[in-house]
Amino acid sequence: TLVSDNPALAADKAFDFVIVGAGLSGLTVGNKLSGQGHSVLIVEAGPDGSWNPAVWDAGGRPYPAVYCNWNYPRYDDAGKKLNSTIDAGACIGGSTSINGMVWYRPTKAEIDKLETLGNPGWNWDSLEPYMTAIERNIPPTDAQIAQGAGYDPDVHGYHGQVNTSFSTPMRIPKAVQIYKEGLPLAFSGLKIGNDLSNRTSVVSASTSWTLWYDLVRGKNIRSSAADALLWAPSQQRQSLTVLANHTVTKVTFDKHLKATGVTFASSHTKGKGVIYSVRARKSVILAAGTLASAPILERSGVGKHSVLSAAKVKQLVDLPGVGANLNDQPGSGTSALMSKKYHNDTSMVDGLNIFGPEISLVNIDQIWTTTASSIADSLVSTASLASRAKSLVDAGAAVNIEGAEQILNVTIQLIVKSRLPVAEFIAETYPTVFNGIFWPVMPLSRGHVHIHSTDPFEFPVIMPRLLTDPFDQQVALAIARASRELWTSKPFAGYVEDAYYDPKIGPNGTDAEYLAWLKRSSGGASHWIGTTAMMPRQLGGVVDSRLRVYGTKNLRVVDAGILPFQITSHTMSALYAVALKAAQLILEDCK
Ligand SMILES: Cc1cc2nc3c(=O)[nH]c(=O)nc-3n(C[C@H](O)[C@H](O)[C@H](O)COP(=O)(O)OP(=O)(O)OC[C@H]3O[C@@H](n4cnc5c(N)ncnc54)[C@H](O)[C@@H]3O)c2cc1C
Repeated sequence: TLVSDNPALAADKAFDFVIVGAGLSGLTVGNKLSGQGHSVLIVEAGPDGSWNPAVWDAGGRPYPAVYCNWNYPRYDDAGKKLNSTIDAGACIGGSTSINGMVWYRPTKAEIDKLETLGNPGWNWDSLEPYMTAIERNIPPTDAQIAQGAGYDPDVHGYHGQVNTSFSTPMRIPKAVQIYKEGLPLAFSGLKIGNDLSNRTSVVSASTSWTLWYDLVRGKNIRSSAADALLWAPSQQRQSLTVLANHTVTKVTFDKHLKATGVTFASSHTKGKGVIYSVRARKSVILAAGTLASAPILERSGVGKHSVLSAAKVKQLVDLPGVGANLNDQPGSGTSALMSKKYHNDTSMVDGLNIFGPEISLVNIDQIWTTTASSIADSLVSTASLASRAKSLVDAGAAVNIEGAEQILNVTIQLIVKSRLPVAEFIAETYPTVFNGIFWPVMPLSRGHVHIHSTDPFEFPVIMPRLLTDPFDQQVALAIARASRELWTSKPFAGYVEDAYYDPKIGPNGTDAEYLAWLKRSSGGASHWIGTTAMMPRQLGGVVDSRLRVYGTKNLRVVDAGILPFQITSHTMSALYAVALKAAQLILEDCK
C-alpha cells in the first residue's frame, strides 16, 4: 500500500475506484476492493496521525485528540453560530482515530428495520456475519473477569482485523462494583448482564473497546480502522494508494450524470493552490462521514434546489434529502463529588480516557415505572406522529410528511413494541467525581447540514436541533433526575460527598431548571447519522439499497450518513458491517 501526500500520484490519473475519506468506511471499502485486485485511490483531507501518541495510546490521550479533529462549528436552532464545536476525525483512520473505542453490537430488532424502510436485503441476518468477520476479540483473562469484565463468547468474532478487548489494567473496578449495585435502584428492574453485545433489549454491562494491550510498550493501543486495515502487515495491497492531506472539492460528472472522478486540492493551501483532478473508471465512493459527504454532494450540484441556489451552485440533480435528517444523541452528564479519601484510589479514579467502563441501556419501563404505558400510547398516536413529522418538514429536517412519518415510526415502534432502550447511561469517574454521562439513545429530533458557499474549505452550517422533540427532552430530563437518585442511593453512601455537585440544581430542582441546563449543556454523542439516508427517493432518501446516489451513475455514499435512524449501540460495529456489505455489493455491481 502506498500512503503519501504527493498529489502527483493521483493527479490526472485513473483508478478503478476513487474513495473520498480514509475513515472507518473508506478504509474498509478500500481494503476490500483493492484486495480483489481493483486499483483504488483514497483521498484523505487530513494527515497520517498514526505516529502520534494522542492517537495510538488509547489511555493516555486527551479526549478527543485535538490533533486530528475537524472541530466543526455548531449552530443553534435559530441558525446562530455557537462557541461549541463538533468533534469528527480529521486524519487517516477518521473518527476511529479519536473516538471513545466503545464496542458493542446493535440488536436484531433495529437492524431489521433498515429493510422495512425500503431497503431489501438490509437485515440482521445479512449484517451480523460482517460484525463477526471484522472483529478480533481478545477474551478477558481470569484476573480481568474477577475485576468485572463480563464476556459472552458467542457475540464476538475472533478472526477479523479490528482488535477488541478489555483494558489492562481493568478500569476503576471498585467504582464499577458500586455502580452495579446502585443502577438497578435508579432504573427499576434493570438487569446487570455479562456482555453488552448480548442483549435483545435492555441491560447494564461492561463493554469491550477497540484496543489491545501491547506488552512491549506496556500500553493499551487503539485499534483504529487505520491500525487494523491500512498499516497491518497482513493488509498490504499492491493496488491501494492513499493520498493524505488533500481535500476533495467536488465530484465531476459527464453529461449523462455519470460520475467521472473528483477534483481535489492541498488541505494546506486551502484551495488557493492548484486544483487537481483524478478519474474513476468504475465508481466514486463518498466516505467523508455524515457531516462532510452531504456537503460534497451539494457542491457537486446534487441536492435541494433552494440550498444550491443560495450557495450559487448549479443544480444537476434535484435531491432534497441531501443534508436533511441529521441525527445524533444529545449527550449530557451530571457529577457527584466523591469523598476525599477516595480521590487517589485508582480502583475508584484512574484518570484514564478509555471511555465508559459500565454502560446501562434503559427503556421506558425502567424510567417511568408507573406511566410507561401512557407515554407509549401518546407516542404511537396518529396525531402525535403527524405533528412530529410536520415540525420536521417545517424545520427543513425532513423532505416530506410521508418520509418523516416513516422514519419516526421506525424509532417509535422500536421504543414501544420492541421495548428497546431510550437512554444510555455511562457510569464513569473523573478526578474527584462520579460522573454519569447520558443521552436519549434513539432521539426523534432531527436537524440538517448544508453548504452556504461554493468554497470547499468553508465549513458547512451544521444545525443539529438536538432536544427539539419533546420526547427527547422528557427522556433526558428523566435520566438527569435518575442520576441524582443514583448518587443518593444506599450503595453510594459514604462514597459521595455532594450528590448535587454539577449541575448546581438541588434536590428540589424544577423541570424547567433541568431543561434549561440540558439545552445549554447537551452536545452530540458523536454518532452522527442520516444526511445521505438509504431509503426510497420519494421518502427523502439519497441512496438506494445498493448505496447508489439517486439520479446519478457510478456514484455511491458509504459512511455513517446512510443510516436513516439512530441505533442503540455506538456506531462502529454496525458501520464496519455496512461498509463490508457495501464492498460486496460494489464488487457484484462491477462484475
Ligand atoms: C469523539 C468521538 C467519539 C466517538 N466514540 C465512539 C465510540 O466510543 N464507539 C463507537 O462505536 N463509535 C464512536 N464514535 C463514532 C464513530 O467513530 C463514527 O461513527 C465512525 O467513525 C464514522 O465513520 P465514517 O466512515 O462515517 O466517518 P469517519 O470515520 O469520520 O471518516 C471520514 C473521513 O473523511 C475525511 N474527510 C472529510 N471530508 C473530506 C474531504 N472533503 N476530502 C477528503 N477527506 C475528507 C475525514 O477527515 C475522515 O478521515 C465516536 C466519534 C467521535 C468523533
